[in-house]
Amino acid sequence: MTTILERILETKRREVEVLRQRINREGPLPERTVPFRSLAQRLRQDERLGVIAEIKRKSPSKGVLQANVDPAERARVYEQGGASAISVLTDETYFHGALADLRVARSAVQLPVLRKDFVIDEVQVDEAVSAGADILLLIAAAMPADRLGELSRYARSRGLEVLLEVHGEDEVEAAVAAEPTLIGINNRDLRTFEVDLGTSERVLQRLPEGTLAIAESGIMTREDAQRMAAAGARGILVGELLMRHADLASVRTQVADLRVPLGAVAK
Ligand SMILES: O=C(O)c1ccccc1NCC(=O)[C@H](O)[C@H](O)COP(=O)(O)O
Repeated sequence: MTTILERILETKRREVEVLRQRINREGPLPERTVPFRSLAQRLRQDERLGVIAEIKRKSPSKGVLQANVDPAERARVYEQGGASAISVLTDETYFHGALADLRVARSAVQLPVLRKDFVIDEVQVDEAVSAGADILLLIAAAMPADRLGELSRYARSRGLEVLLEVHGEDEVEAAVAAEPTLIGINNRDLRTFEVDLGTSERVLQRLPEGTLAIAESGIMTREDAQRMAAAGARGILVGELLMRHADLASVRTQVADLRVPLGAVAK
């Protein structure tokens, strides 16, 4: 049976081909025009759990969350709530996102912005740079270890921070070898869509000391945030919880509520 990740990657291979053809026709993508913003630096200086607050209109597991979200307004409210960064889903086919959402969100705030997509090729990295992203998501399950290393180093050479996502202990070695800026642990099983916060707890034990680790997916309460902080995460990536709220005052409160103290964690 084809998994959702395999289907998404098939779509991405076609998109990469189209993008390459466009570059051949029209010339290279414009270079970045905005100064870089670092998430790693923010997290290292933070006494609280960092929150990467996500703009996600729709998802394969949950369907439509908020089709008509205003990315600028959302990003501003996330910033007011104390978010450390904004994550923007830029995939159109499965998440109804767009690179335009990333540009609009970033220009509304002072926070670093993550391009959350399924990146498998250098041209998508160039596209992220051109759009003004600060952080790029790479997914260990999406490619072999040597390719992961190549793309991670390429993205960093282009001035991006890399959030490298793993789904289990078996992907840790390849992730660490790829020298990303941050390691993300996704609690969502991409075959069943089931969420298990124990995934982060298990993987966090296997990461080298000093790794900036982000627990991703399925964080729905302050207690979940506390659990991730206690396990050693320096940040959490939160989408559904925030996107289910249309009332902006309660979104602001939700973000602030997740920023639990880190306590005596090693920096
Ligand atoms: O969210 C999905 O359904 C999904 C399905 C397949 C691949 C990726 C998917 N989500 C991307 C993410 O990693 C999440 O948007 C992110 O971690 C936030 O998760 P949540 O707080 O559970 O919305």
